[in-house]
Amino acid sequence: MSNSWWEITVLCEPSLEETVFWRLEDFGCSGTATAKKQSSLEVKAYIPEIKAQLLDLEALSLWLKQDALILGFPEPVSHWQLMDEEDWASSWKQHWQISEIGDRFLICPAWLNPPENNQRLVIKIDPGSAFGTGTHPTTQLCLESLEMRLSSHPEPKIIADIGCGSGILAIGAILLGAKKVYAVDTDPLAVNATRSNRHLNRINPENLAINQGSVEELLELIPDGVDGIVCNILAETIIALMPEINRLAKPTTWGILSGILVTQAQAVTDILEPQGWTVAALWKRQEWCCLQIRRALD
Ligand SMILES: C[S@@+](CC[C@H](N)C(=O)[O-])C[C@H]1O[C@@H](n2cnc3c(N)ncnc32)[C@H](O)[C@@H]1O
Repeated sequence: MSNSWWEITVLCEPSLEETVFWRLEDFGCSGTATAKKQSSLEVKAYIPEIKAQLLDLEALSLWLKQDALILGFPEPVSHWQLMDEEDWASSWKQHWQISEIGDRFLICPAWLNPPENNQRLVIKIDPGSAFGTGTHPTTQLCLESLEMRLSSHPEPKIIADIGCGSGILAIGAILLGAKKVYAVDTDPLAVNATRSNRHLNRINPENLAINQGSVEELLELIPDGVDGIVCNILAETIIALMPEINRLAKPTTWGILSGILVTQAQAVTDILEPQGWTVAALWKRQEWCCLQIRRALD
């Protein structure tokens, strides 16, 4: 049953939506969808069976209860069931629709077609089991930041996408005119998903290099450094990767960092500044934020 998926259903107080979303994303779920059920909210999320054992699911249910307790809400009710790949795909597909991000992008699930009058840059995505459908605030903030950065500085750029997931940011950067993107992810499922999405979006492999790994691999591939870095991973991972990211940066390199909770923004900024970075802008959505950084001028 290597291709089975857990469908996790959480019935909770509507005010807990963000907390439940955060828990599920943090747990590793790649798709979440909500529906109102009378006065409650039903949140569904999916994770490959190989990524979660029964004990993990039980722990998740306890965390959700603990979150509700701390926030003073009734306990959510969680249950889960295994579905085969086909059922998962059709269940997930029912919930995921075409969406606009920023002023330029249209995110289109692989099985749908963009509207005929569409003027936007279309990113076709089949996320497989990787993170990056465009529904998460951090992905949206990164795409919007890339749009701002690359629209105002359109000259060809070499960009690194660290933690590429489905490849959504790497593909977005190419569509905005980046000359070459190097995408890496430690998860082989993400690497496969990015490869499929490169093909789906008809992107020349010469423009989008995809490798399993992290910044160390990028340093070998691009010893001269990059013009831009986009990295949507968790704050703790970004902080740990910064010494290597610094080696990837030239004096003019800019960065877009997300996966950072608003409450962690100050801690990340405090780490960045002594390492020669300036936080040029901070964008928030829900409880998440995105930092636009550049090398500090002496
Ligand atoms: C939140 S997802 C971001 C996916 C996509 N870039 C987006 O913005 O939607 C983070 C990704 O980083 C990967 N990752 C986690 N730690 C990593 C590391 N140290 N180096 C590279 N990738 C990592 C995970 O496997 C996951 O695919």
